[in-house]
Amino acid sequence: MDKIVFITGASSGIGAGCARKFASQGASLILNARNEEKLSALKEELEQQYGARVCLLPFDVRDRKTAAEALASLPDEWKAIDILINNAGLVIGVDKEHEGNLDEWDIVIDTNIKSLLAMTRLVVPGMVARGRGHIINIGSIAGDAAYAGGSVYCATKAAVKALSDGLRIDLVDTPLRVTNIKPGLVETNFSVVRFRGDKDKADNVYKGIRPLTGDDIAETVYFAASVPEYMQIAEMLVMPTYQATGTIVSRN
Ligand SMILES: NC(=O)C1=CN([C@@H]2O[C@H](COP(=O)(O)OP(=O)(O)OC[C@H]3O[C@@H](n4cnc5c(N)ncnc54)[C@H](OP(=O)(O)O)[C@@H]3O)[C@@H](O)[C@H]2O)C=CC1
Ligand SMILES: CC(=O)[C@H](N)C(=O)O
Repeated sequence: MDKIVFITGASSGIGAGCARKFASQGASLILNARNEEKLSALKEELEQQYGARVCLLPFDVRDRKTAAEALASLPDEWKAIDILINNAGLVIGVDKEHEGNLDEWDIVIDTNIKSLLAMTRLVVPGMVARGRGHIINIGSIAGDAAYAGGSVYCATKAAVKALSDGLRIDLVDTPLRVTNIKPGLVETNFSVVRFRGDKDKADNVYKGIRPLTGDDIAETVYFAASVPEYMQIAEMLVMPTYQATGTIVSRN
């Protein structure tokens, strides 16, 4: 794949899985996250293992000014981004809507919704001008229905669906494509962040079920990106076999 792929939240989980998959297929990668150390280790791995071209763009996606400056600072050979994977996201806590911490929810809403919108606003005009591009948003099964302790997170992922659908409508008269990937249970660092570093609570989320991995989701993202140009995978809901909805899971 001779394309430039920009992945936000590439230092871990699904984003890192996407970086490995696209690198293995010959893509050039622009990788973003806040943790520069993890990004540098991944760059070294991708260069050594796949001979990939990798450009690091570490910044906090919530910081619009830095994001704009970072993208503007890209060398010319990196500017023509073909695929934007809006993946950076998180949740903190499992609090009830009337009891949670508004400052934590600001972080969740700013990261999962406003930053996705800001990255789209920064990258997509160039795609439109070049007449090619694909925006792949990482939504969630959580966006399909609210669940206990997930109110704000579920709302952000419902917003990712609406933003994906809206962008697809806005771009309907262009060759650009928009995809919303909606994973179910995927074992990454996500639950560790959700439970504020409590590894036992995080491990409990995946007890008695074989969860998906970041690499599994990366396969679906790559599939969506590699179908013929006249095809658009609008949405994919991908979950473990023993999961039926965001909350109905059979555990042994
Ligand atoms: N795991 C799951 O079960 C599911 C996850 N998802 C979604 O998948 C996406 C990836 O999550 P997942 O891989 O599971 O979790 P991880 O915690 O493993 O990865 C999250 C990534 O987002 C980055 N990130 C978080 N905040 C910021 C920020 N402000 N600026 C830049 N990067 C940021 C993190 O990097 P760093 O900390 O270095 O900045 C990290 O690379 C999220 O959008 C999540 O909502 C959807 C459905 C299921
Ligand atoms: C992290 C996710 O989006 C997951 N599907 C969940 O809500 O448990």
